[in-house]
Amino acid sequence: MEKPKIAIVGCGRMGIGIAQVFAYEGFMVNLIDAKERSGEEANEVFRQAGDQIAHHLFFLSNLNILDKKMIAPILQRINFYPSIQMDSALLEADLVFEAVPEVGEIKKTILDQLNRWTKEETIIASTTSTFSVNDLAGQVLHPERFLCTHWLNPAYLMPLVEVSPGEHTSRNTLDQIFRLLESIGKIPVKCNPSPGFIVPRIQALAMNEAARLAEEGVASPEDIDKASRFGFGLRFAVLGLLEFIDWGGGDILYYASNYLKDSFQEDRFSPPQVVVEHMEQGHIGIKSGKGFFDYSQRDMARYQQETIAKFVDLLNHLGLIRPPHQEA
Ligand SMILES: NC(=O)C1=CN([C@@H]2O[C@H](COP(=O)(O)OP(=O)(O)OC[C@H]3O[C@@H](n4cnc5c(N)ncnc54)[C@H](O)[C@@H]3O)[C@@H](O)[C@H]2O)C=CC1
Ligand SMILES: O=C(O)[C@@H](O)C(=O)[C@H](O)[C@@H](O)CO
Repeated sequence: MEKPKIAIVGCGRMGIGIAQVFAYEGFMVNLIDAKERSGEEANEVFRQAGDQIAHHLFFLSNLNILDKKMIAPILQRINFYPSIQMDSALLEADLVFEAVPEVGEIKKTILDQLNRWTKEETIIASTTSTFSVNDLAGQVLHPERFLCTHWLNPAYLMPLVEVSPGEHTSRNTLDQIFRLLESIGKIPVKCNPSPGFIVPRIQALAMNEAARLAEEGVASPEDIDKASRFGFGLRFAVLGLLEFIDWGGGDILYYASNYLKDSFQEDRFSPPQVVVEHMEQGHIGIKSGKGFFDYSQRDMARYQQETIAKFVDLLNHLGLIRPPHQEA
């Protein structure tokens, strides 16, 4: 796909964000309001969407990310269509993002319309944040052109897009989406069919646990969030979760999980089978040379120094590194 014509169905938070990303990168975008409404209501939806995108762009230009002169051309690349004109808005599209609410019935209705109005080879990508691709693929004619692309919010800033092909998705569809996302500066990862992909599944547990801590009065909401920002979250910008298990030690995770499971009498803290097996095999991370990753061939001193240096850069940027005490 040279420069595919993009259509987005759903004019809410994600639809608007994805439209902004592609228009910013020079693509023509048809942004379609999927909901049937009066002409007046639809115009109000478009006015708000345009205002929101303009607001994001002015914000970025105030931070010197782009010149204000670029804003009008970006906005002009987005054409708004009410739902009654969905057919003409989809006719020429090479790639359509479905971005309607996370409600099975609504997704089904819109996918039916996409079957009707798109070319047979038009790629259809759902932006669902939790539905497994297999639960949606059955609604799509020619499912070899269908997959899920889970963008994170705000789409115009978050680099990650989780791409989940179903059992019928063609290799060509997957490759085209990966190439396209990389070409616009996003970082795609592939996820096999599974509810919640990677990030929503991890963060559902983390967010619910934070809510439970507040509910149980273990700490104040302010302190729970301070702990998530300055402790939990910070290091994961430079270390992946599995890498972090290897750094800290799979044995520590194993012991901690069992202690938490016994203390709370809750299975949700049980270590998964892979952590138990790593423990039995002695693959407990950096200190044993192997865990989720193999460190045996790596220059460990260099790898660890580079990782810590990135972390120090981040802390420095956030004003969280202090100079040493100086004698007067
Ligand atoms: N909000 C978030 O942080 C994220 C959401 N997602 C996913 O993106 C998709 C869209 O979510 P949002 O943009 O947040 O939703 P939203 O509620 O902001 O926008 C949904 C759009 O669909 C329209 N709509 C509502 N009812 C409809 C109906 N019956 N028929 C057709 N259109 C209807 C709304 O008017 C709106 O234009 C969902 O699948 C969601 O799970 C993915 C990542 C992050
Ligand atoms: O990470 C994101 O931006 C999104 O996936 C969400 O916040 C989701 O809506 C999800 O994780 C539901 O909590």
